[in-house]
Amino acid sequence: MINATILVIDDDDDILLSARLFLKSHFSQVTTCRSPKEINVLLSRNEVDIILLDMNYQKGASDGREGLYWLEHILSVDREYVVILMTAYGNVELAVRAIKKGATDFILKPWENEKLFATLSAAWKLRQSTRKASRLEKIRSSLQSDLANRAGAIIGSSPALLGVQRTLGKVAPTDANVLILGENGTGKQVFAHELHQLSNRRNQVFMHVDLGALNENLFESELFGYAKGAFTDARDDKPGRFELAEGGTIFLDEIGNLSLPLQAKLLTVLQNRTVTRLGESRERKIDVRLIAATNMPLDEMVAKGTFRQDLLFRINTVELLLPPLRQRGDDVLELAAHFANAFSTRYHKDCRTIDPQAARLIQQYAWPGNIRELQHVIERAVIMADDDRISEHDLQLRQTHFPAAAAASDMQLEEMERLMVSNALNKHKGNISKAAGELGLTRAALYRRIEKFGL
Ligand SMILES: Nc1ncnc2c1ncn2[C@@H]1O[C@H](COP(=O)(O)OP(=O)(O)OP(=O)(O)O)[C@@H](O)[C@H]1O
Repeated sequence: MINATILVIDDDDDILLSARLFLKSHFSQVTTCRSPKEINVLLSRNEVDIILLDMNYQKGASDGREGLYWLEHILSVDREYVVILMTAYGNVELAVRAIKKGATDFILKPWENEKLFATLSAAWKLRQSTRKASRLEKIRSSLQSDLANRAGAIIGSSPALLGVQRTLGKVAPTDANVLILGENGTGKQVFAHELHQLSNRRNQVFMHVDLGALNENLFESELFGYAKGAFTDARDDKPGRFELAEGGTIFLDEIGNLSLPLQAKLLTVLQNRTVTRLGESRERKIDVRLIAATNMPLDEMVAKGTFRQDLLFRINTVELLLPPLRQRGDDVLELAAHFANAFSTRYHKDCRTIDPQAARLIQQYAWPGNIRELQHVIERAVIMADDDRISEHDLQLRQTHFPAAAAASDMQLEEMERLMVSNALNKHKGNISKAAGELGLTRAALYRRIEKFGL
C-alpha cells in the first residue's frame, strides 16, 4: 500500500467507481469528484499527491480544451502538483500538448489496471523526489539568507581589525585562495563566511569542512566522494564535499592538522582542479573557491617538515592574520556589550549594562581564548547577574590570566627597589657598608643590586 492521496476527476460515474475500487487497494486515500470546478475546495482541504484528470466534461466535447484549462489552473496553484491526464484512444496529440504544458503523464481510456498502477506509482516516485528537492532548495535558500543577514556582523573598530577588513574587502571579489591565520576563537570562521558573502559566489554554497574532525579513513570519502561498492558500506554513489561546493566556496578549517599523506592528496586536487571519487577512475572538474584556516604556525611547520611548502604556496595567495583580542583595544568592550545584549534577549533578562569595574577587568584580562572565551564569560555573567548590570563578581575571571597586570606590578617593585638602593647610596655618599646597613642587606647583596641596576 502506497501512502499517497489520489484525486480522480471525471464526469463519468462508472469511471469514478472503477477507479476508486481498483486504486483503494493500492493507495492509502482515493478521492473522486465529478466536476473540476470543485478542484479549489478539494486542494485546499486535502494534501493531494496525484491528480488523475479527465480531458472533457461538457456533453459532446472531445477537443480536450477543458482538460488543458484545468491543468493550467492546477499548476498555477502549485507547480509541484503531479497531474496525469486521461484521454481517449486516438487523442495522443492532445496528450503531448498537455505534457508540454506541465502534465506529468497521460493514460488512455479505457485503461488496463496494471498500466494505471504502473503510471501512478512512477508519478508518486517523481512527486517524492521533486518534494525532496524543493525542501532542500528551501533549506538552502533559508541558510543563505541567514548568512546574508549575518554579513556585517563583524564587530569592532580597532585599527588592527580595520586593517584586516580592508584586505578582506580587496580580496573577497576575486577568486584568490585565502589563508586565514589566528589564535583560537579570533573569528576565523566568521571571516571565512564574510569573504564568501562579499564574493560573487554569495548565492552559491558555502561548504565548511573541519579537517581536524576527519580521520585518515574518512578524509577521501568525505572530500572526494565514492562510487557504489567502493567499500563495504558504500551502498550508493555519493558526491564528496568538493563536488557539493560546485560553483561556491569550500572552507577547509584546521588545515594545519592534516597529516603529510593527506596533504599530498589535497594538493593533487588543488593543482588539477579535479576530483576522482573513490572506486572510480573518471576525473570530475571542480569550480570552487578555496579558503583555508588554521591556528598553527604553518611557516614553522614547513621549516620542520611537517607541512608541505608546495601546499602552503597553493593555499596562501592572500593571508589574513586575525589579531588576538588583547591587541584589539576597545573592541573587547564593544564585543562584550554586543554579547550582553544578545544573551539578555536569549535568557529573557535585561542585563545589558556592564559596570565600570567589570569593564576595567574585561580590558585588563588577557583573553587567551579570544572572542569565544569572551562570549562564554558574558553568557555566564548574564545568567548569574542578580540585577540588570554585569558586575566584576559575575565575570568570574581567572587571576592567572591577567599577565598585563602582573607585569605592571613587577615593574613597579623593581623600580622601587632601584630607587631605594640609589637613595641609600646618595645619602651615605657611596659608603657601601653604611648603605647596606640601612637597607638591611649584606655588602655582597648590595653589590649585586648595584650591578643589576647599573648604579
Ligand atoms: N567580530 C566578531 N563579531 C561578533 N562575533 C564574533 C566575531 N568574531 C568572532 N565572533 C564569535 O566568536 C566565536 C568564535 O569565532 P570563530 O568560530 O569564527 O573563531 P575561530 O577563529 O574559527 O575559532 P577556532 O580556531 O577555535 O575554530 C563565534 O561564536 C563567533 O560568532
